[in-house]
Amino acid sequence: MEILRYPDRHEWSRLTARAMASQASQVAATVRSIMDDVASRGDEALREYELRFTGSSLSDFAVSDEEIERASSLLSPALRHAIESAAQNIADFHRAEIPSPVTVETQPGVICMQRPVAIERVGLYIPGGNSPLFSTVLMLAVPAVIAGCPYIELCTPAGSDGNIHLAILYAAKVAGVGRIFRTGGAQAIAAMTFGTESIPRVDKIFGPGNRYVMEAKQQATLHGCAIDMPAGPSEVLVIADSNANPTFVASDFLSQAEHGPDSQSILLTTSEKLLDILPGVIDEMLDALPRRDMMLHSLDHSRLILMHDDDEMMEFSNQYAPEHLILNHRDADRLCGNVRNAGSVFIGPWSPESAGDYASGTNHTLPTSGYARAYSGVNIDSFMKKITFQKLTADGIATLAPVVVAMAEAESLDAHALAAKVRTSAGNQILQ
Ligand SMILES: NC(=O)c1ccc[n+]([C@@H]2O[C@H](COP(=O)([O-])OP(=O)(O)OC[C@H]3O[C@@H](n4cnc5c(N)ncnc54)[C@H](O)[C@@H]3O)[C@@H](O)[C@H]2O)c1
Ligand SMILES: N[C@H](CO)Cc1c[nH]c[nH+]1
Ligand SMILES: [Zn+2]
Repeated sequence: MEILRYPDRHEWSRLTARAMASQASQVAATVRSIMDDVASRGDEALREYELRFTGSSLSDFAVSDEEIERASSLLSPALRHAIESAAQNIADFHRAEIPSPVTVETQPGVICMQRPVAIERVGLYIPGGNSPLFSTVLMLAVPAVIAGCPYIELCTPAGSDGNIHLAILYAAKVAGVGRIFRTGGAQAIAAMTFGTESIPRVDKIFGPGNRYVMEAKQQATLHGCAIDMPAGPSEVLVIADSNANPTFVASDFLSQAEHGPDSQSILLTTSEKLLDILPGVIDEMLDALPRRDMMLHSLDHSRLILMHDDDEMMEFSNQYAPEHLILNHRDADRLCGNVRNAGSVFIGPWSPESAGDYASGTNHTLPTSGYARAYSGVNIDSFMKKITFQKLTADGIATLAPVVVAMAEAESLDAHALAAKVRTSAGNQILQ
């Protein structure tokens, strides 16, 4: 963990860079060869990659209805209840996001409309390398169902025994996923992009994953498949003042470090005292956590930084564009007004990021690696297209035609002009 005091601004570009950037071209090459292989050899290639990466020998990729039913009966009532309550909050929040149709008569007789229409075939990726993220099933499938997507498939890596975690299957059942396939990593993204004998191709792929999954999704876009956004290794930036409870801050800092070795946590504070105390609190907590060894990797590229004032902390945070921003600060509500780049923001001492990761209702599939500068996290809109419609009356085109004709002729597009002219009485006369 790097500890810095008042770093100079010219250091900020290094401090806001992500750890994985250095291996990007090697990851891209590995993923390209997996994508090509799955495109040409389909299921056979998938089987080989699953054996290599998860140790599972798969005969059938599709999960049967019986397996899903069995999962429901084997899962503890307490976990079933937790999944159902989280699903309820996620559904409530995402239902409120449903966009309304738009109709505007921009001038008499010219009626323009916009209608949200669900994407027909969506593919959900559920990470399963370091932990089976069944919470992600809810984050993707609940809004997909609310948006009205008619076909929803899900891919996730199986364990070495070929089984998918019971809670993933149960969450998929609660949310209403249509089909579930056992395959993960870049090969799963390739399968959903190109289609294989067992796994149908989709129009858009959703979901987070490690660097291979994130890269594969970006390559999928070169083959005509849309994606939600680049959502890679988790990251958090905590802004804390002298008021902040060091135990709260340390636990938030560590909660993202445990996602995987590429995760990154950053603390910004104006409090020397907090900066001095925190390493000890983090170490003590770390020693009690089962994922300590993996967390040490993410802490290797994590940072505690002392800054001059609130404005400087907000500026740094906006430059970093964190996936998650926690404002553990006495003026958290005021600082919120200055957030320009972040995936999701947690306001005040009582809003741990884990609340949003699981159950408060907001979506946890969020842009990482600085993409929060331009992308939103998954939301209802992600599962919809907005199609525009228009209907002009004879009077409407008559009054709009001069504008269309002037512009079309100035672009030297005379056929465009003609299509407007022939619909006006003057144009009709010209033709006769
Ligand atoms: N941004 C978000 O919204 C968000 C949400 C949840 C999780 N996450 C992130 O998702 C990630 C999950 O990663 P994970 O690894 O646990 O699961 P994963 O399912 O994303 O990846 C596991 C798969 O990666 C492939 N793989 C592993 N090593 C490989 C290699 N050397 N070459 C090619 N392929 C390889 C294998 O197929 C393996 O089954 C974490 O980084 C976590 O932080 C992000
Ligand atoms: N923090 C992750 C998003 O980066 C989501 C998650 C799932 N389970 C726990 N956390
Ligand atoms: Zn998390």
